[in-house]
Amino acid sequence: MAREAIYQQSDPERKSGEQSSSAAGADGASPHDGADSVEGQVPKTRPDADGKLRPRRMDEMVGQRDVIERLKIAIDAATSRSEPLGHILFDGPPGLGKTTFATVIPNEMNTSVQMANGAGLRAPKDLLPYLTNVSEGSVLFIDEIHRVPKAVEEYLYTAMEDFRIDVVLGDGVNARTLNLELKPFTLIGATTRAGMLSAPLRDRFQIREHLGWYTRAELAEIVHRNAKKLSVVVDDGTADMIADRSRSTPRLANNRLLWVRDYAQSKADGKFDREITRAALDMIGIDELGLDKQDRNYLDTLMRVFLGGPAGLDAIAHTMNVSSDTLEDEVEPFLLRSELLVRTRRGRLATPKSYEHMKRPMPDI
Ligand SMILES: Nc1ncnc2c1ncn2[C@@H]1O[C@H](COP(=O)(O)OP(=O)(O)OP(=O)(O)O)[C@@H](O)[C@H]1O
Ligand SMILES: [Mg+2]
Repeated sequence: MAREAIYQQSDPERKSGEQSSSAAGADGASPHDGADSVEGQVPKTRPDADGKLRPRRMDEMVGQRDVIERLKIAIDAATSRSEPLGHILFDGPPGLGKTTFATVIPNEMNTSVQMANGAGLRAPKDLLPYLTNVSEGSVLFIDEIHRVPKAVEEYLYTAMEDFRIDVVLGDGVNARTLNLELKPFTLIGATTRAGMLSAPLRDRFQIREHLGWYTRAELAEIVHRNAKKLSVVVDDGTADMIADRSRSTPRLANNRLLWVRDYAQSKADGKFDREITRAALDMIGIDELGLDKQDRNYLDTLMRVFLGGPAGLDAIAHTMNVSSDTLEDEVEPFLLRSELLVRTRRGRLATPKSYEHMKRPMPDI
């Protein structure tokens, strides 16, 4: 298949769906970690607080022990051979640490990182500034790598495998191809949808790691560590309560902690215990299983409009006026894991447990 050329002229129209970040030790917040979250979704941690709470070294990270152990071995081996680390792909649901790993690894290797977003790399030329900027052993992080279009992806193949790209200079009869050598670098890709990655791209990552949900104890530890960073005192019971209501997700634990801190500051001189925490989380609609308004809205729609199902994802999404991607990525994984929902071939089905949780009678069938 003929490849589209990368043209060398710069494009002043280049949109900034991506972001270049400077050397190790930079804040490391991903470009989409700010306020622009999907409609109806719990907002990602505020960028200022996010920078403060995000671990900077592997040892500050909680959980994911197996992943950390394997990465440490790979980093040790690459460092002792003075070679760049092999390309790494992280996949897993949002808020579990993909971007955190991508910022911690360059810190561990004492190298710099550039941050791009797959959605921002719309044409091969969008890759060029990143690839020509890589220094020996540095990291290029492409978040949401499943959104990289095919034409751009094909340039990544030679860049990843042979550390070179072919640049076309000029056009028409004057066009000539320049074979550009790149410094050996490490590509770190992150995706919430590994299944959408093509096999050739997936296979070019030497290391592939799936990030799984966090336990209650791990989340409680994250709450304790971050409370310290925020200079607030949190007792064990309170940390457990925040952990229980955080859907096994560090980002949500951080969001909950930040909200409870704000609430306590305004209502209780900054001090908080289980009672204050419960009141603060009730106020934003987070219940004792950690479900938020959107989760309950999903279950309510499924029970009220579709009589508990089976109902198709698109039909539920249309009724709720939310994209089906959002439901599939942000809402369903935790409902499925919590046994509040099952996916059958005929559609989504509410479980007896979810009727009990929503305090609704099971329909007679
Ligand atoms: N293992 C961990 N230990 C401590 N804190 C963590 C860990 N993983 C994630 N966090 C916290 O959770 C926040 C969200 O994590 P991160 O941004 O890395 O998620 P992500 O997987 O990149 O999500 P998305 O798919 O939405 O981009 C981080 O800012 C960090 O504070
Ligand atoms: Mg991320």
